[in-house]
Amino acid sequence: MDEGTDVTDGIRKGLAGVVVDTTAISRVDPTTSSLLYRGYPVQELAARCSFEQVAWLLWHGELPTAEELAALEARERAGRALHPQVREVVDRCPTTAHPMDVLRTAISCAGALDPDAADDSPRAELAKAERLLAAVPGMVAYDQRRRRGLDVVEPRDDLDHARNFLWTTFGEEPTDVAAEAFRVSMVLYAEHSFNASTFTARVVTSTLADLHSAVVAAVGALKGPLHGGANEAVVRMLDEVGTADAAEAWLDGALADGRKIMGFGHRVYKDGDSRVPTMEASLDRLVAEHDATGTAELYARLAAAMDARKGIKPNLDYPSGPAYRLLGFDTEAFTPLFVASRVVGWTAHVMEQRAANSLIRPLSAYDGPAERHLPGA
Ligand SMILES: CC(=O)SCCNC(=O)CCNC(=O)[C@H](O)C(C)(C)COP(=O)(O)OP(=O)(O)OC[C@H]1O[C@@H](n2cnc3c(N)ncnc32)[C@H](O)[C@@H]1OP(=O)(O)O
Ligand SMILES: O=C([O-])CC(=O)C(=O)O
Repeated sequence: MDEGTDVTDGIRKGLAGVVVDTTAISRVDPTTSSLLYRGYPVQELAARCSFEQVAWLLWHGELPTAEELAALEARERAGRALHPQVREVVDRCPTTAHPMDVLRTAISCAGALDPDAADDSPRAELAKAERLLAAVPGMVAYDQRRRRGLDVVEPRDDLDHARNFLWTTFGEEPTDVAAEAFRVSMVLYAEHSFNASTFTARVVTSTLADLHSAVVAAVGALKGPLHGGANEAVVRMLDEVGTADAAEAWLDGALADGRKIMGFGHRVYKDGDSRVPTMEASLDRLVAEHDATGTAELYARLAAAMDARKGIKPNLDYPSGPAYRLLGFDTEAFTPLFVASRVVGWTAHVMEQRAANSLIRPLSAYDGPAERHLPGA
């Protein structure tokens, strides 16, 4: 199809069903509702691996050796402290700004300060990715604490990525149930092939722009409620529904109004998201620890009603939203948690794209006014 013609045959709105490139990073298989990271089922990784191990796997293609893991952990722990200039930039953002806007700004600032900012060699790209793995939790935790009027909590070298994230957010050691649920969510959110934010990162990289530009753009794409913003929207929706007994009537009204039900449906999975059962198991343990049976009943009733009425299943944002609330995060901080995880997948894709690059520039079929001219031209 030539751009500038009015040929519309073959347009795939939203690129639905279009295969745009190969990837060796993850496989999303809707026929089996399964997800592999570099060949490993995500459920196995969630059960047995730290987030740091998964990050290495996604970046390098293999799990780290003990020495490689120890070295990555040391670098991650050394890179956690919030850079004073990033902190200043966060402080200058009003607390009325959405935390995703603040995080997008903080990551952009970190990119400008990065010692390898002008270097896009494979070594430098990996170093930048590792620095983001280490730094993003501190940005998220700091912003949430300042919104609560609380002082910064310094990171702890004796805690892994997930536990330290909770420590710097809440200033207290998480329970094992909380730390496990959070680690599992981080592993499940880390990567999902050519979703909208990852594709955004690849488009930006395809122009040979730098890694931080790609990540900042990806944060913007993730913010929307049809993508990562759904985890925040899910708990707002559950609050609106109120109680389990109200679920069916609320759903009927929402569907009649043509509303999208947050946390349900998926562009690729049509028979359930492979990650949901694993996250639901963690949510169940949090519910038990917090004696939050009302949450569990509402969660189950709404999912059953949605299945009965539309046959549409939950996606990962449905269980992760209530899990993040039980962990104690502010609702509007949920999507930044997704960023802290997905930054690993985005940067793996940035490196894969750059290694075999082709400018991403599709065509469009013009359907605006025919050629016309200014008076007297
Ligand atoms: C981690 C993630 O990013 S997962 C996605 C998180 N996003 C959400 O949870 C937001 C709610 N879900 C949605 O909006 C959609 O399911 C999406 C955007 C995720 C996928 O959308 P698409 O693949 O474009 O599917 P599409 O929107 O065409 O839906 C197909 C049909 O199912 C319906 N449908 C899909 N999801 C929903 C939903 N959540 N609520 C109500 N109806 C839905 C659509 O209305 C449409 O019905 P129709 O054929 O009668 O018009
Ligand atoms: O794959 C998608 O379109 C959205 C998604 O589930 C993710 O990014 O985790």
